[in-house]
Amino acid sequence: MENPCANALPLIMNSSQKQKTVCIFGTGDFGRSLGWKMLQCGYSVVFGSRSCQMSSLLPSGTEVLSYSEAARKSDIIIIAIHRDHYNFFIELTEVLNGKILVDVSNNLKINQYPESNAEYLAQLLPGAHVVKAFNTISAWALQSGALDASRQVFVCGNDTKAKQRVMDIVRTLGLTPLDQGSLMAAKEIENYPLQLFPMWRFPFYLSAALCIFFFFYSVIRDIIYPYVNKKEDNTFRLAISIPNRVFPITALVLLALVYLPGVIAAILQLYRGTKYHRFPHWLNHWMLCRKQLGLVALGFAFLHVIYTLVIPIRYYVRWRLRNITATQVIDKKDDPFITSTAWLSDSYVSLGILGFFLFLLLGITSLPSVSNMVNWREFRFVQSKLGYLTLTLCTAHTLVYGGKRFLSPSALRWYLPSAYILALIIPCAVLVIKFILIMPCIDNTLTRIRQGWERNSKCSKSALFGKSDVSSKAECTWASEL
Ligand SMILES: Cc1cc2nc3c(=O)[nH]c(=O)nc-3n(C[C@H](O)[C@H](O)[C@H](O)COP(=O)(O)OP(=O)(O)OC[C@H]3O[C@@H](n4cnc5c(N)ncnc54)[C@H](O)[C@@H]3O)c2cc1C
Ligand SMILES: NC(=O)C1=CN([C@@H]2O[C@H](COP(=O)(O)OP(=O)(O)OC[C@H]3O[C@@H](n4cnc5c(N)ncnc54)[C@H](OP(=O)(O)O)[C@@H]3O)[C@@H](O)[C@H]2O)C=CC1
Ligand code: HEM
Ligand SMILES: [Fe+3]
Repeated sequence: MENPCANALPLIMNSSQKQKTVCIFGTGDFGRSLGWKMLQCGYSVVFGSRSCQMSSLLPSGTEVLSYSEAARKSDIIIIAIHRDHYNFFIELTEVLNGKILVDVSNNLKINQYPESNAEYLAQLLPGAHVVKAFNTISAWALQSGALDASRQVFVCGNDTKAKQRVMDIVRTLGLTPLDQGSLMAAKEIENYPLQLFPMWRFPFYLSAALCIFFFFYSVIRDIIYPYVNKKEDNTFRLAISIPNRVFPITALVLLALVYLPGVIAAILQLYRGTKYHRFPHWLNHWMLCRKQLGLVALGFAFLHVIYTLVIPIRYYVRWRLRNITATQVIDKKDDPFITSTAWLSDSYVSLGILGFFLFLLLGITSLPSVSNMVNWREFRFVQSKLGYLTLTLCTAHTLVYGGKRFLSPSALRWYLPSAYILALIIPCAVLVIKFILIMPCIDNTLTRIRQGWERNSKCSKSALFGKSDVSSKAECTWASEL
């Protein structure tokens, strides 16, 4: 629900309306913005500053006092000061004892200090209750009223009451507090604003690498080869033909790479005979960014569909059709209708359309508003089962597109096969391995492993002891490793 304080209340309120006094240390950008927002939402604000002069930049209706005087006015103090300057708090130990200190600070680099800023503050002032909050909200977003970025405020702290009080303030400001637990979570919260799309980096680099590879591959086959052999200038293909080769191929390979880590994980689990061994880091990371890989793949598939829609209006296509027709008229020879070709042509387009439809469905179910409406089983059904169906349809679309010229030696140019044949390697491999994995004998073993059964484990003894819970099995696995 929108907070009623949002944006348009007068800055000066009559004293009966005023909520509690909040003290803000530091009259810098963040301190001022937060002070302005708090004043708007009915709080009385006192600034603690090195110089007690009221500046025109500060919101009217606030007070500026020395740090120690300001601290005496409120039991909640927001520390809007950079960590490097925290050491002067030692002089204020007495006055800050028992107060709730809200650390809003961020660093310049991930893991810049061994401990989080909030933990450092708590070490400096063991008598205070330190709560981490607000660091993911920017001064600009607070000032701009309607927030541009996230409204979520991550809050953590060791003292539950102190944390609750800070969360109440967050709510009053029209923001959403998210309790992240104890102060141990502060390090992670401080790293959030320093991250730039961490889960998108791998999909981004991978798709860029695939695009570059298939672009040059297609340039060699479709532009350089005809030029060298027949002196044909095919450079116009750079505009539509080559993108409409590179984009669908990238989409197909990326889609297969969404499902490849799942089969690798299954093979590893079968090989190890247990699920209680960690997957290697690279596999874990890969599994975690499958959603982003899938969405990038969907983006490329979208481009392919749009490029395909314009094929009939292309000059080159219209010219070729006219020419073929004219040649047939001159030669007085018509082209026989080949039913099998019609079948192949219609089938590959139809498979593409169905594949694209399911691809879109996967994309829609990944929207938080939709995924929140389905339960875990329904979500996995769509993502896993329909996901494999999407991969099968898109692979079949490409295989049937190859049709009769698939693997024909005449398609080779400088011994290089068509790009779509290379693109089919990973999808076909994933589908074949998946097909093997769902064979009943293998699937049963895999299902048992996922339910906690272990091959070659002393844990079978656990049955003798009546211990069948997961933790006892996990302990056994670790024990057998020692
Ligand atoms: C457009 C698009 C959008 C997508 N959006 C999302 C999204 O929003 N969220 C998302 O997560 N993915 C998303 N994906 C990625 C993908 O669809 C899912 O990750 C999908 O669940 C993968 O299915 P899977 O069968 O390969 O893997 P999973 O069903 O995750 O299984 C993979 C492996 O995990 C292990 N495993 C599974 N279950 C268990 C168990 N009970 N115990 C132990 N190990 C187990 C096994 O080793 C298994 O082989 C999206 C993909 C696309 C194309
Ligand atoms: N700006 C933003 O968008 C965001 C900032 N933050 C965090 O808020 C804190 C403040 O940031 P911001 O307001 O941008 O920084 P500024 O540099 O604008 O302000 C810092 C303030 O700290 C006070 N201060 C106290 N001691 C010293 C000292 N020795 N030297 C210099 N200044 C001192 C000063 O206030 P005075 O002169 O009154 O004493 C100064 O104005 C930081 O920890 C930052 O990481 C968090 C989220 C977003
Ligand atoms: C509405 C849906 C779709 C339609 C109408 C469609 C149509 C087409 C057409 C007409 C071609 C031939 C292009 C040409 O001759 O240059 C083609 C090729 C191809 N399509 Fe699709 N397609 C669709 C969806 C998809 C999807 C979802 C994928 C995979 C993710 C895909 C992958 C491919 C691939 C890999 C090729 C071969 C590219 C090449 O080497 O030239 N298509 N598609
Ligand atoms: Fe990593």
